[in-house]
Amino acid sequence: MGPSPVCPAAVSLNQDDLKKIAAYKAVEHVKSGMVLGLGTGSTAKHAVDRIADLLRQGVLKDIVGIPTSTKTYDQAVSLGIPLSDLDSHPVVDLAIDGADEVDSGLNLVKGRGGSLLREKMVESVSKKFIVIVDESKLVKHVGGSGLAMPVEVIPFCWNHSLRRLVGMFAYAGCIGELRMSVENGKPSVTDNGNFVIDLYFERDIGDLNEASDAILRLPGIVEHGMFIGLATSVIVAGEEGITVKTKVGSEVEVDSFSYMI
Ligand SMILES: O=C(CO)[C@H](O)[C@H](O)COP(=O)(O)O
Repeated sequence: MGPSPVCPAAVSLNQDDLKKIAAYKAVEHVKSGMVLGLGTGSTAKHAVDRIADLLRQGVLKDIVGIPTSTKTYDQAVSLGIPLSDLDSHPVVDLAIDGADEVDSGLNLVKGRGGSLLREKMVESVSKKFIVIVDESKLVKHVGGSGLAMPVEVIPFCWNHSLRRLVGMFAYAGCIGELRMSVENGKPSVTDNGNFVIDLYFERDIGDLNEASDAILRLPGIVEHGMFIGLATSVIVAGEEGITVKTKVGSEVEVDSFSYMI
């Protein structure tokens, strides 16, 4: 496939450079003929651009993309990437997407871009799911960045859902707020016509599967942004080099590569 066009040695890298490095590294795993889950966000956007470049160059052929948001759909259409959906392609060979948080067990928080439901639908049926992040996304435990853990809720009585969520996680010092659109000051609406409640935790929420089950049992909740056990590997781009974390059974293997000219 040839060398990655990003050659960062001896230059100072900003966060977007790191996102691009992780994205390009992940795209090295794309093979002709694959059904690909196309993620959403500023990191995943680089992967989609790179896939389109390789299709244009004839390096990749017969790719079918399954976009995880209308934004990614629009990007992929504008770049000429052939697209389909889970109705026609229920099994995805490889999904590549960013994340907001990654813990040491490769559990994630996703959805600060609001696309968590479609992302989870696509990534949960992917044989391989490669997560691409810069090193700022690494956390000790899910919810540990102090930033939002999004929950998609139906608009009906969203305030009631918010109170139930916050009450459920009172032990973790949880506060919650309805996500508002910066464009119009109204509640932010997902691609699925729902609202997003952002939860913030002061303390560790404990067992993730228990927390997940409890959230999903609440009527009015559509999905949450914890992606537990879905990532098969995570590519982390840092100032010094790339770290690839791969699930092998219940263990995580770590390989590090420094940038070289
Ligand atoms: O989950 C997501 C969107 O719903 C994104 O993957 C996540 O927010 C990371 O975004 P970025 O790559 O822009 O940092």
